[in-house]
Amino acid sequence: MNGPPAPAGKLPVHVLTGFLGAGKTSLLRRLLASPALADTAVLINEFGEVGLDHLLVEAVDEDIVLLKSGCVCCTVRTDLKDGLVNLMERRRHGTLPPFARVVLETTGIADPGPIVTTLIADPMLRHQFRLGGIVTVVDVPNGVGNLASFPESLRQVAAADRLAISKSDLASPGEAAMLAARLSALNPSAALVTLLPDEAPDIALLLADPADEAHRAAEVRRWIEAAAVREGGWRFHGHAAHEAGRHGDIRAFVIRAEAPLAWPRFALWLSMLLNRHGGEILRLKGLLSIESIAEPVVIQGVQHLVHAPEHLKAWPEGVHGTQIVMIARRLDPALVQRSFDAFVGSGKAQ
Ligand SMILES: Nc1nc2c(ncn2[C@@H]2O[C@H](COP(=O)(O)OP(=O)(O)OP(=O)(O)O)[C@@H](O)[C@H]2O)c(=O)[nH]1
Repeated sequence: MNGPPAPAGKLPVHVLTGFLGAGKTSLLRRLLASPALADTAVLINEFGEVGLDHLLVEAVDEDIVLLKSGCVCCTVRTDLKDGLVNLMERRRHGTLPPFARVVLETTGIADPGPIVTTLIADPMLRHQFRLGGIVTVVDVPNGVGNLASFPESLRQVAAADRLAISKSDLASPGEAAMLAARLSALNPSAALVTLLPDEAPDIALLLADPADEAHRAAEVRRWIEAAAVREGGWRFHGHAAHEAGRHGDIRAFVIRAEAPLAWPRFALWLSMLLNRHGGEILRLKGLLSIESIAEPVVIQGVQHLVHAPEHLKAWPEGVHGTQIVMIARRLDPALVQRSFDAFVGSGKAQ
């Protein structure tokens, strides 16, 4: 099996999502104040009017504005693809300043799945762009309620690489801690960052790029450590079982295998699983040990879509064997384990 082509030349598109009013635009505005992010194009995917006045300096045309930071901002009221193609065209023709990355701020009720699918699977886009990180903003006052009431909020949290907790200044430390616990139970593999009103947000929220080898190795290590810490919670005994029910039966679980996997069998199993249950699998991250390949292979997926596998240069210290973290709705971990055992080997769902 070969890894994906080098991402050089493709522009990363970072997705910034979060429920209505969670604080996406506020975070973006604060991030873009950093000179390190000046060469950023911003796509805002909104329904209806867009309140960009606070960001605006100069209107380039009716859809595109130049922000104070020098970033370009484009409001996409039609289609994500049109917006991205349009940005690239203008960059090529020199009517927009060159930019090194795109940040897409989604609507508050967006399901990130189709956005990710468009970015990765569209034949035109995938030659020019690649998916960067997915950052989801969740606010303390409303976060727990939104997760209980709106499936979109759950999907946004499940898809995240990084979860940013906003508005902790508007709630008690206890409420903030409760939200943090809820978020790490739902998506143990995402890094959790609390935004502080008086401190500039860390630009790594956007710049920590999954295509960077050192970053990827650190991320993998974190998922695995999170898996070890959260394993009790993931079985949903006691309190966790109660929480799982309140989250529309979303569960995170791990499949492990000690022996190296035969890639063709694994790939067949995964495509069958996603074909049958892709709608229920919100997020999938795995570190695979593959026969005849010394280095570990990383796979990542959001719903039906799995990114091209990537090779790490070495196994993270103390980590060995296949470990696949899945966040899924109404999917019995025992069923997944049985099918994994039958098709791939003697993996064990934890
Ligand atoms: N106190 C406080 N207010 C915040 C914080 N973050 C955002 N806000 C306020 O919350 C409101 C909504 O913030 P936005 O950044 O517009 O949220 P959004 O997620 O972009 O909103 P939509 O695009 O409408 O979904 C604004 O009035 C912000 O000033 C925070 O950390 N603390």
